Amino acid sequence: MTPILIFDLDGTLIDSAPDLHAAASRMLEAEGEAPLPLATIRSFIGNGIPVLVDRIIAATALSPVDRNRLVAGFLADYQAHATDLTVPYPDVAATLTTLKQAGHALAVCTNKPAAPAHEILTDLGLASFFDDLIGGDSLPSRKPDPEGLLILRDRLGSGPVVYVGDSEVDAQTAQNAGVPFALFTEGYRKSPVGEIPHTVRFSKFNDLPQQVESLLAIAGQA
Ligand SMILES: O=C(O)COP(=O)(O)O
Ligand SMILES: [Mg+2]
Repeated sequence: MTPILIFDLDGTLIDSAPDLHAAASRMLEAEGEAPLPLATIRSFIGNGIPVLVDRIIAATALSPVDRNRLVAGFLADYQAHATDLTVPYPDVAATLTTLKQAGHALAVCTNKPAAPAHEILTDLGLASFFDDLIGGDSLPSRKPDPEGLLILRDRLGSGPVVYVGDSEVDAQTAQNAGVPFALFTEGYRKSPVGEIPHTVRFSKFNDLPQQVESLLAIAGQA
């Protein structure tokens, strides 16, 4: 059976925090609020854009009454500027090429809405590597619910699965799905590496292909 490698998006394949920060700054300026620092916005990423906006509201004088309008406005503005400043992490394309050539199916499971996720992958020249994608608005549930990973496994032939991600949410998702987890240590995690459950970890994408075979052996036994 074809092994299936599923990747998180923000903070794993791409450094999207600068564009999310820029969209947050434009929203705050339009509402008469001061911008929040990049590090603050980065710490708000991982549970989807509606939750990101909720966290911005909680950190400022914005009113929760305006939440739906702010989420809709943020989404529209972000989608129009999603790759102004966003780049893949170093060696992502080369690593995906290696993994694809090894015969693995590749997919994305992100809490970012599917439309901007697709657009970003296309704009950055990464879309053709992936066989499938589930976004934060693709299902009634989102990570850490394991449904996205389990549906991708079913769609891609039920082979052994490895999840690759950067955050506490991703670790929990892998655990909930019962699949091994490769932690990218240079993304948007909030806790020390030792406090995030992982099967292997890596700080450079070049190191991932070597680790994948051992992970797949574990996934095959699960
Ligand atoms: O919070 C988001 O919008 C998406 O984050 P993820 O790609 O790391 O799941
Ligand atoms: Mg992430």
